[in-house]
Amino acid sequence: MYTGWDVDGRLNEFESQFKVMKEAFEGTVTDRKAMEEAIDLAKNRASDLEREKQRLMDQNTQLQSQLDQQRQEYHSLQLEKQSTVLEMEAEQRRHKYELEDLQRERKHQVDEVRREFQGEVDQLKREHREALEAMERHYRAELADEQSQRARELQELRSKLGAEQQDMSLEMLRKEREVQEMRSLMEALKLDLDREQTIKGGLQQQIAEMSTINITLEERMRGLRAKIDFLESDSKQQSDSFANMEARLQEALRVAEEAREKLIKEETERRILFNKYQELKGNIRVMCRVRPVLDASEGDEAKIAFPDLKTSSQIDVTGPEEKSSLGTVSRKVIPFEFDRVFDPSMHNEEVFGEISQLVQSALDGYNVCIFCYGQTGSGKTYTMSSSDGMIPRATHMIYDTITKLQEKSWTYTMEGSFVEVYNEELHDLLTPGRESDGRTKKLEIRHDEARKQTTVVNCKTVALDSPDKVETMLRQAQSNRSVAATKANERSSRSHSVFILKLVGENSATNERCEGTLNLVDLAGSERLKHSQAEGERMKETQSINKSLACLGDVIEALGRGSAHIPYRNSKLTHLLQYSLGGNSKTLMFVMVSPLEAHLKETITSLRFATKVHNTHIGMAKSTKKLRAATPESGR
Ligand SMILES: Nc1ncnc2c1ncn2[C@@H]1O[C@H](COP(=O)(O)OP(=O)(O)OP(=O)(O)O)[C@@H](O)[C@H]1O
Repeated sequence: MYTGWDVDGRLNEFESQFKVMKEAFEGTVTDRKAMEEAIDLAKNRASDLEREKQRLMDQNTQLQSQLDQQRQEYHSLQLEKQSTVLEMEAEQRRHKYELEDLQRERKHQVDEVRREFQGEVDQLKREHREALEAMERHYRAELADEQSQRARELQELRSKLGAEQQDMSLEMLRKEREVQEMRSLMEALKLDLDREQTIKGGLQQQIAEMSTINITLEERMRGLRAKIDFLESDSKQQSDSFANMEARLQEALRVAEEAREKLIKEETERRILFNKYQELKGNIRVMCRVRPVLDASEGDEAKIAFPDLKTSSQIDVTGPEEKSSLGTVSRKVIPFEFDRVFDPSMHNEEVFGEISQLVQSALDGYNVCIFCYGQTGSGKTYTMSSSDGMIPRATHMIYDTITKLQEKSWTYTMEGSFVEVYNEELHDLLTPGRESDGRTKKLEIRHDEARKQTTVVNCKTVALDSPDKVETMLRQAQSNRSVAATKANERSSRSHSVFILKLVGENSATNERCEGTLNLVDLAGSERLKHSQAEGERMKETQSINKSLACLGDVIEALGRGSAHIPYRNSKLTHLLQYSLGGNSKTLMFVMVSPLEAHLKETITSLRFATKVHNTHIGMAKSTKKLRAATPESGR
């Protein structure tokens, strides 16, 4: 430490302070410089910033001006758009006015055309009216002429009719007399037949007695011969007695031969009388059979009555409900009459009893046709081909008869064939559909006009020389038919089957020959299917069935009318049966009826068809029986 008077120390201190201060000053100057530099720098930056601000402001101004410009542009565009809209509206208005003008113009034109046409139409109407009036006047005049002419003709016809009526009444009286005569002839023939049958019985008895006598005589002759041998001595008396016995024996043999000849003659006469009697009964007969209800599940039973038990020829069916115009509901009873009606209690045996005479006629040389007609399930097959049906019964009867006829010098051959008509094509039921080489057999119908016989070419024919053969044949036909049935779904009810039995008889004693055919026909179900239900194959079947049944009706009708042309060729069935329908034949139609209410409509249709057939009268049948010498050689 120094005192106040220490100048050097104080100077030194001053000097050091000065130095410090100087250094501080120099530091301050440096700082100031630095600060000034910083200020300059800041100033520079401020001016830079100012410039930047200025630039940004300029840029802003520029953008503002751009924005203004765009706004202006937008505004001008807006204006432009407005003007375009206005222009378009103006255009639209212009179009609308044009359109209205056009419409007015068109309307005007249409009105003008309409006015023109109206004028023309009025003119035409006037002309037509005038023409019509002229025509009316003309026709009135013609009508008046015609009327007066017709009145004259009517007058003439009336007087002609009066004369014809008179002739007709005379003719009717004559016919009645003829019918009366025929009836008495028939009665006489019936009596003759009864008488002949009694005679025949007597003769048969006589012949039996004669054969017994014959046997006794032969035995006695043998005894006598033994005696003769024994009586070797041979006295005159003995030889006389022997000669006497020989003469008596010869006489007995002669009587026996005479009786046999008489019997043969009687048989020929019986045939003639029997067939005359059949002819008088008419050659087309219709019988009706109603099958029983099989069980309760079949449904309600229709109201069917059999009013006349004595004649068994009537059937009354209560028809469906009918509503009158007043709204009352009623059911009509429809009566039908046939040659015979079989009620549900009747058996095949009784039915056969009625047709056995026709089977006899086939043996006598007639062509016979027995049909079964009716809807599916009405009993056609049951009646025709069941084990005790008409086919087996007919063949058994034929065997029995031809065996008996042998003692009257008749020998018969019997041949059977069985065909089916399906979709208007013939098929052989005795040979399967195809031959060994795979081809189907084409059956062909050939007619022999002279012999009135039909042959089916390519169809198997079986010689029926024993009853077993018939049964085998029926079984074979049934199996061939059922093969087809599985393929074509119950085909049996949609095809017609025809059993053809040819019978050829020859009599060695009288030199007679006869050739008859028995056709037993099981027709397809007669129900008419509604067209809406039938399609394709079913439609074809339905059309074929309807066609062939209609053709059968047409043929019978044409025969009844005595038409010159009979349309046999319109269906395969009538073509096949040509010689068994018509002049040289006897026809029987069974109409089969179902007892069920559900089948009532079809039942009535079937009975009406059968009535039409029943009202038909076909001319006399003729037997093909001839003396052999006069028969052309039949190369069967
Ligand atoms: N009289 C009858 N007595 C007893 N049963 C019968 C009689 N008739 C028919 N039937 C029976 O009624 C049914 C129908 O008969 P069936 O087959 O014979 O008719 P259908 O008319 O031949 O028919 P489809 O046209 O289908 O061949 C069978 O079961 C048959 O046994």
